[in-house]
Formats: sequence, C-alpha cells, structure tokens
Amino acid sequence: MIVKVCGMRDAENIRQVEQTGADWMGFIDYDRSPRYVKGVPEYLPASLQKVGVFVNASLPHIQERIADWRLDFVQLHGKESPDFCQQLRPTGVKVIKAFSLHTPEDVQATEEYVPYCDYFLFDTPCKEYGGSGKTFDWELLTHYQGSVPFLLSGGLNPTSLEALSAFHHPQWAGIDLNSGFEQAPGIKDAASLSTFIHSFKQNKYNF
Ligand SMILES: O=C(O)c1ccccc1NCC(=O)[C@H](O)[C@H](O)COP(=O)(O)O
Repeated sequence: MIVKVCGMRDAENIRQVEQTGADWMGFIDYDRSPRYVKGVPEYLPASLQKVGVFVNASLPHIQERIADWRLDFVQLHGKESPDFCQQLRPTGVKVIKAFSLHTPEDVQATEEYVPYCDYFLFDTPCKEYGGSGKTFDWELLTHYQGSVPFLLSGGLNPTSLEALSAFHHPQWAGIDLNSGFEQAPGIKDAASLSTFIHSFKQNKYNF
C-alpha cells in the first residue's frame, strides 16, 4: 500500500519525514492553504515520489512547477476537467484527481476522468478544498466500481488504524496523511508518522 504524507514545506521536517517509511510526499501550491509552499521547497526528498498539489491552477503554471519541483505526480483538487487532465499527459507526470465525496452522485462523477488519471484521491468535502482534518462516510465508496486505483484521504490520524483495518475495496491503493499528524500547519510529527506507517504496513494490507 502507498503512504502519502501531504502538506510538507520545512526542509528539516521533510528530511525527518523522509525517514518514516512514507512513499510519496505532497507539496501544496495553493496560496490560501496554511501549508502553501512559496517558491521552491528548500529541500526536495530524493527517495520519495514528489506530488504537487494544485487548486484550479493554469496549465503553464503547473508545467513550471513540474520542472522546478521535479514532480513525479500532479494532484488536482479544484474543478479541473477531464480535458485538463488529458492535457497534462504529454508532461510525463502521473495525474491524481482528488474528489470530495458527499453523495453517491459524487462517486459517479469520477467516471469521465478514468482515461486521463493514474490515481484518484477521495477526500472530505470542505470549502478550503483539502486539509480539513475531517473524515467522510467511507461507505460511499461501495458505489465506486471504477478501474482507477485510489488513495483514501481526509482526517486520518494516529487513531485511524482500526478503521483502516476494517476497510476493504479492490481498488484501494493507499492512504494520504496530513493535518492529523501535525504539530503546526505544515509541520509533521515524524515520530508519530513513523509509528503509524510501520503499523499500517505491517498489517494484512501490505500487499
Ligand atoms: O492540506 C491543505 O491545506 C490543502 C489545501 C488545498 C487543497 C488540498 C490540500 N491538501 C491536499 C491533501 O492531499 C490532504 O492531505 C487531504 O486533503 C487530507 O487532509 P486531512 O484531512 O488534513 O488529512
């Protein structure tokens, strides 16, 4: 299973989190987020896949960030269309489309994105677009029968292991961790992440 830690920006903290067993690290390029990375992060991890997180950014802006932040993935949290996702294909980065899930209709809306995305990320609806710290009703995912693998996101924290161990879905590919492991916006508790990730990867979902 993939573990993504999102909302990083401090060089020393990035180095600490690089050692926790996480697979992907997310950097937020949205200036209304308390985790906004202005410019280029002082340190970019060498051993983790780098994910740039955008909210309704333009294609040229994202292309610039792909080069500057040496991104492996682009994660789109706004109202980006399937066509926009398709336009990112020639850049060579993998595309993650985030969806806020509130109703079964929200799940159905993912279908037209299938040809243009490598992963989906299912998150809690909130006016800030992400980082709410709140969980959504995972039962909604019984309505998801698509072929694109997804990361489970929204409000995961050190107490979430039991709920995760009870969750099953054939397309479940990983988890996304953010505000539930923070000491301050953008600063993660590396020790807590390390313990959690170790337990998560040790259990039966490490396939
Ligand atoms: O985290 C943010 O501040 C944020 C702001 C705007 C768009 C996306 C954002 N985060 C993207 C993520 O992938 C988060 O990890 C995801 O929303 C879950 O966050 P949390 O509920 O805090 O675990």
